[in-house]
Amino acid sequence: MTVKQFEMISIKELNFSYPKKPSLCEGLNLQLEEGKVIGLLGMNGAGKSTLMRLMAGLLKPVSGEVNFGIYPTFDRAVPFLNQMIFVPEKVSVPEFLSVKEYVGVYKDFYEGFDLDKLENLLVEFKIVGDQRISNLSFGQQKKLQIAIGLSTGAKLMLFDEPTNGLDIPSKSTFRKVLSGSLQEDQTMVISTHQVKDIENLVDQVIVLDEGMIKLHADLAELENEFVFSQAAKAPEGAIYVESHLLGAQYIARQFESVGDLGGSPDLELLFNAVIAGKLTGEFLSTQNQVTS
Ligand SMILES: Nc1ncnc2c1ncn2[C@@H]1O[C@H](COP(=O)(O)OP(=O)(O)OP(=O)(O)O)[C@@H](O)[C@H]1O
Repeated sequence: MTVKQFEMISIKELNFSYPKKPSLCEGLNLQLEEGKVIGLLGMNGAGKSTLMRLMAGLLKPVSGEVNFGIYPTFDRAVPFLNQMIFVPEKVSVPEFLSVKEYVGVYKDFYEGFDLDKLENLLVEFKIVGDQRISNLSFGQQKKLQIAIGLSTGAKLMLFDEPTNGLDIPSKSTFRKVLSGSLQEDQTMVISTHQVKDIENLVDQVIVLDEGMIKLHADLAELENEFVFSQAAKAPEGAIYVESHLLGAQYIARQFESVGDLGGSPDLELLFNAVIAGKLTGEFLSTQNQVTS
């Protein structure tokens, strides 16, 4: 018998378009398992935010399914909503409230809300809790929303471009607070086109292009199958090469890398290879499947 890891999000044969707009995706299928931090990558307009909003139940599929466990997300059933947090790219926080009052709304809604964690995160982000939200800058409001999101204990965390609008120290604070902050039954999807911001943070990447999932991969699995490296000259048979003044950055299959073990996947190189159509498909580990 094969016991699969719990499927947090299951998207089947999804078709979606905005009213009076051409189709954004047709027949899209995607399964997200629990316990993963997933980078959702794509160029401007690829549909990352739209896919996130479909997962959050804010948009209705034209046809097909987007489910969280047994719940179609667009039904916005309470057992789904209090297991999910969506932090949009442009946060909209009610300015008439104080930080404490705003936090109270989330604390009451999410059963597993961790107030101690939130207080620590606010210290990390240098946000004082007893002030009015109208006193916070846009970047500070975004950090407040991120801190709240991480403290909800929600099983599904959808963060759309979380690092956009953050200053450089806050980006590294974001990286610091995120690494190791997730429990095994939580899944986080982070959409971005700034791949450097999520390097070494994510377990999986999804590359969305022209409404299609061009790549869905565990980074560990990619590392097993491919070498990401640089050299004066790329090896014969490298599947993707970027030439630079001092040599070449390349992706090669393990058996063609002539002893070069390479390093962990360079997300920018990976992204470019996917967009160029040189590395596409599904590379998912089977280690989460228990066979008895
Ligand atoms: N509310 C809307 N109404 C109509 N069209 C929309 C709406 N929101 C997005 N679109 C269109 O859908 C497409 C995908 O947009 P989306 O915001 O999902 O892409 P994205 O990958 O998140 O882009 P970016 O990286 O620039 O944020 C774009 O062509 C956009 O113009």
